[in-house]
Amino acid sequence: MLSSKAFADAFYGKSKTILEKEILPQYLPACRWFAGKSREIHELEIFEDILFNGITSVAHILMIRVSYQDGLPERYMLPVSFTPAPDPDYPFAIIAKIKVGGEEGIIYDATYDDSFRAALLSFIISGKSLNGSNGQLIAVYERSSKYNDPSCDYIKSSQVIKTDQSNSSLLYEDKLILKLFRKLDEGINPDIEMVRFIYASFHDESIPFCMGFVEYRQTNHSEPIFIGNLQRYVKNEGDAWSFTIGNITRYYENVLSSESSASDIITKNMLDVRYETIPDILIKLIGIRFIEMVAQLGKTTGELHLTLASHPDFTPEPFSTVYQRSLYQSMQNTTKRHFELLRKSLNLLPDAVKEDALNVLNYEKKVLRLFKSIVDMKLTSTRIRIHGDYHLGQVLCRGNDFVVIDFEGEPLLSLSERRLKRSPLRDVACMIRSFHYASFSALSVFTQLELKTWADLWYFYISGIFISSYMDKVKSAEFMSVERAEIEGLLRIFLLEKAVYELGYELSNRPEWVSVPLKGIVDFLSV
Ligand SMILES: Nc1ncnc2c1ncn2[C@@H]1O[C@H](COP(=O)(O)OP(=O)(O)O)[C@@H](O)[C@H]1O
Ligand SMILES: O=P(O)(O)O[C@H]1O[C@H](CO)[C@@H](O[C@H]2O[C@H](CO)[C@@H](O)[C@H](O)[C@H]2O)[C@H](O)[C@H]1O
Repeated sequence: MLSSKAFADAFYGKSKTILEKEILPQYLPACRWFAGKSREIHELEIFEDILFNGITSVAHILMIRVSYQDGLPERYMLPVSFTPAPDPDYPFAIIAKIKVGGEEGIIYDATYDDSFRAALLSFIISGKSLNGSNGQLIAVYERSSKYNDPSCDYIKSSQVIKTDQSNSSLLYEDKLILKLFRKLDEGINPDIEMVRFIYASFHDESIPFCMGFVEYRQTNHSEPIFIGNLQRYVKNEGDAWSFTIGNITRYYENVLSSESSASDIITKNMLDVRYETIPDILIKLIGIRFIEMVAQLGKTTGELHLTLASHPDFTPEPFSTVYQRSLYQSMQNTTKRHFELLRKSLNLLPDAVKEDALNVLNYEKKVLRLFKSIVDMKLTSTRIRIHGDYHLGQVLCRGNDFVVIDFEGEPLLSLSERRLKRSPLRDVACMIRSFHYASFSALSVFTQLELKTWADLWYFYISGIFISSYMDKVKSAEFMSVERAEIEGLLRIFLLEKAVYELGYELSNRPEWVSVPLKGIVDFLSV
């Protein structure tokens, strides 16, 4: 095993400068969790380096400040380990070849190091702290937990969850899950705050209970930076995204083999959809079980909002002219930023996407006009704490019901923005956007053009069932308006707001997905 002293040399002096100037500026933009992909890096600095002794290896938890040509800097966490021979299964984890203490090998992302993962969990369970050069890493652990033994076998048996995500999640058998936050921000992380609160209210063993967390306290800074969230693992049958993609793929196949005609099927207003109004042919093609599950998801969402609105710490607040103005201001800023990003990325987009991109750019004024309408709306509903980044990937299926996870909020927003109270209809709109994503994503493997009409029908009726079941649950809640015009108006604004958010998110993180929000904006504004 490489000595700690030898490995530590890699983060000092000339080697540190090479990491900062040459290696990390190339490595970070290739990571799924790095949010600054579409920005030009100006400077990169390792501002913290915490030595972390594993059982069979030595790791360093690096904290990195990235400054860009424009805009505010960001901070990231990158734990790193050394190995003489890289694991061929994780080529993306390799950061650089190095020679330290006379030994040749590679530095790699330590989340792929079994020994680091085990040491990290033991550290949390121990509730100890570790000193770095500019601060302290502190572990906080739920003492009453039954997983108190740092020598338990499950600690040694862990893996990195393979999902397309903004953070890194480490799974310890099917008992515990540790989410490591990559992008760092000072202040309370809503993922920890909300999950602790929901568990405390529900007392439901199956809710993702927060068992501990790791925070970093910088010397002379009052606010902590949350690094990791340890939760109890919820046994599940996969997320609602995979479940939905499976359903809609079968639906498209059923459509093609049934030779049904879509021309007689009318769609008017999503808010009027009820089970009885879904045409028989669609019930047959979609399947009753899926429709029932979507209704269950609407109910679960309503229950979540009722819980969040009921806690004294999360007291609902009325809308006000000042808040409505600030909402418009922030939607206007996001629109300008994301449309500018689209303009800059135009030449890099494939031809098939360019037409929608140009259409969207032409709609900028229309988008801003719709957002501006929030300023003068007379709103009778209230604002509550919401999930904030609600989509099908944030819901785990458990047989006949669902568990909601990942209360972290939208990764493009600051932590304080994510903790603001908002209209619960924003979560509803985000889930509807997710149904739109699913209908498009599943369509991409088919070549038959007639399926587009069927995709729209699926999206319309499934979203309608979700809304009606949600409304049934919350209709008498104080936070929900009884005015249909208000519900409709807010939903329209939030649907467009989420699509504009997605435009920026996809251009910065997954450019190959940008066609979906572009199509969403075009379809939404062209009617
Ligand atoms: N409490 C939990 N129980 C079971 N699986 C979980 C739990 N929390 C997260 N997961 C799994 O980890 C994945 C990523 O978690 P998530 O919190 O959504 O991370 P991210 O913020 O990076 O998207 C989820 O899609 C799910 O498969
Ligand atoms: O990583 P998070 O889950 O916190 O959320 C971010 O990434 C999501 C994608 O992984 C992104 O969601 C968008 O794509 C989904 C399909 O992959 C789709 O279901 C969502 O409706 C769509 O918004 C999410 O917006 C982003 O914050």
